[in-house]
Amino acid sequence: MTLGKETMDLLPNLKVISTSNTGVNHIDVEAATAHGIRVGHAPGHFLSDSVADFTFGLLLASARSIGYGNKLVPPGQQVTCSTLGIVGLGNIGRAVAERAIGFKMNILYHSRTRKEEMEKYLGLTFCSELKELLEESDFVVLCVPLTSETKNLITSKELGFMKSTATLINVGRGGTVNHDDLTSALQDGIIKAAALDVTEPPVLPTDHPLLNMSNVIITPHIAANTVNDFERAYFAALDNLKAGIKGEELPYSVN
Ligand SMILES: O=CC(=O)O
Repeated sequence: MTLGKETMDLLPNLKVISTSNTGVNHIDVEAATAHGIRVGHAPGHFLSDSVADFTFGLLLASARSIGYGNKLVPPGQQVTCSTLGIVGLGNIGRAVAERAIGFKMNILYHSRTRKEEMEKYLGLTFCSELKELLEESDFVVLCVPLTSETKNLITSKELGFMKSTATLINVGRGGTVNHDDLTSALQDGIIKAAALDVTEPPVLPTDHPLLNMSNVIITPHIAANTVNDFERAYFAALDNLKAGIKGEELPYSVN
């Protein structure tokens, strides 16, 4: 649910909206700005380590069928020395890359802006076209926020560029992937597997096919759920709220 203009119209005294999330796709920031309402969030670097740790948990669990260890499964896929494609090189993308180095992975990234310094420092290869990254990667990790530009970034067309042995991992927002297309791609063997911490809708109906596929791992948007990061995010939200109520600039402002 989005906190939108209609609600803001009903609250003429509203001064500040503060979320303990990093992503603000649940708030109409443009409408808030037009209403003179300050919007604050928890900055991305607060939770990037927790999310990147979890991303590798999903990646390894999917590649090596860890959750299926007690059932008969075909041999898994080696993660060490494989190719990782990171879509979105913000705080989380960078933290994922840092972990991938330990697995001796060949690391590609695609991002709106090229980050040459980080590229050199971490030994990353920039793909100006998403297609190139999708074609080359064994594991594709989506670390992008949901915006008008990233909505349905991954549809049948993009899934079709991926290797049939590749895995899609999403730790950003579900809306960046068309879930009907993803379901078909997994059913038809267009890609091998998916590991999703976020889905669209955020809670899938109990009869959704993705929930019953052995090549899919779904977790309920918990990548950032560590005591350490929750505490930091809640304090950030509180600091934003206190500043906003006093009419001061927010320490972690969005607008
Ligand atoms: O997904 C988590 C967040 O945006 O805080």
